Amino acid sequence: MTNTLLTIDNLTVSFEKKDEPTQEIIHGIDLRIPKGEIVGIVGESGSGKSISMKGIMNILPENAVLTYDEFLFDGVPRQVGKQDRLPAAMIFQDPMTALNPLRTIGYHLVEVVQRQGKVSKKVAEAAAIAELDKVGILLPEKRLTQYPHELSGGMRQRIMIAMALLAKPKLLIADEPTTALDVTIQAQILSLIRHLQKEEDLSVILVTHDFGIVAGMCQSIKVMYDGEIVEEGTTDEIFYNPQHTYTKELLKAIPTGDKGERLYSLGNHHSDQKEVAKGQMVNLTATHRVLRKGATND
Ligand SMILES: Nc1ncnc2c1ncn2[C@@H]1O[C@H](COP(=O)(O)OP(=O)(O)OP(=O)(O)O)[C@@H](O)[C@H]1O
Repeated sequence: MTNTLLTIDNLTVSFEKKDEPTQEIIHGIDLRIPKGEIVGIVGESGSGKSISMKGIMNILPENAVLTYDEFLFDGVPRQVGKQDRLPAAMIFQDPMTALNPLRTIGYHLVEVVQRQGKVSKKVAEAAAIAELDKVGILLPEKRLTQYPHELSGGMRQRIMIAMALLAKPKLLIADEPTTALDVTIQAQILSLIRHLQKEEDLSVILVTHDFGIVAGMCQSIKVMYDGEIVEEGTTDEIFYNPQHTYTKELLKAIPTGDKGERLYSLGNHHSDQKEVAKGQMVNLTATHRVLRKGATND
């Protein structure tokens, strides 16, 4: 039995634009996500973290074109464009975008349960209440009757996590799940994700621009830059022995204040660095890989 939940080779995403040449955004990334681990994906805004995750989930915008050579989920191959749902769920920075403001919390949760199989509304509500309890929502019965705007940002994110888990995923993709929250609530949500990952033996991909968060949460890290993975390794390898220039720059840019300020942008040098970014991943250890050009030991 393999220890890898998700294997993707050479994933690309391009956008077709009216009257403009097609633009490739993700330039052929390879991903291995182990079972039962939290993997961090870091990179500055615009590096392609969200788009590659949406590619995995098959929820890209209509003008996007997704390709890959191989896509194996828990040993099962998947063809490009296949519509059936993966046992995977994604949560986003802003839960409001995923919640219908005109529908109650109960409506959202019951819908997810009933998508899994034919059950009565009563049974689905009981499952929803149990899940809300699991994610630390007090008075779950009352919450079912409330609307998204009646809850705080932290509560809404807990609701999103409950919705995600009701879909019985093996993989949870959390895309900047705490960026919009204040620091105390941020810590609570991260601790909840860590707890649930262990409890449910999930694989988690945690997408963030914040190296501080990955340090405390993740066993391994992938660094994205301009649509490519430029370095990957265990958290220790990336923190204590970074090899790619970009990883080093990101580490230098870790904010020192305790308020989760954003990493500063590394400037608009994407096109100058295109040459740097082209290259081959080389193995430094069994777990540490770096894109050859741009590595300081070249
Ligand atoms: N619908 C779209 N059409 C065309 N280009 C897009 C579209 N959506 C995203 N892009 C482009 O894809 C690139 C990667 O975006 P993506 O959202 O994946 O970045 P990110 O690393 O997740 O950053 P952020 O942290 O800001 O979300 C960006 O340059 C963006 O302009």
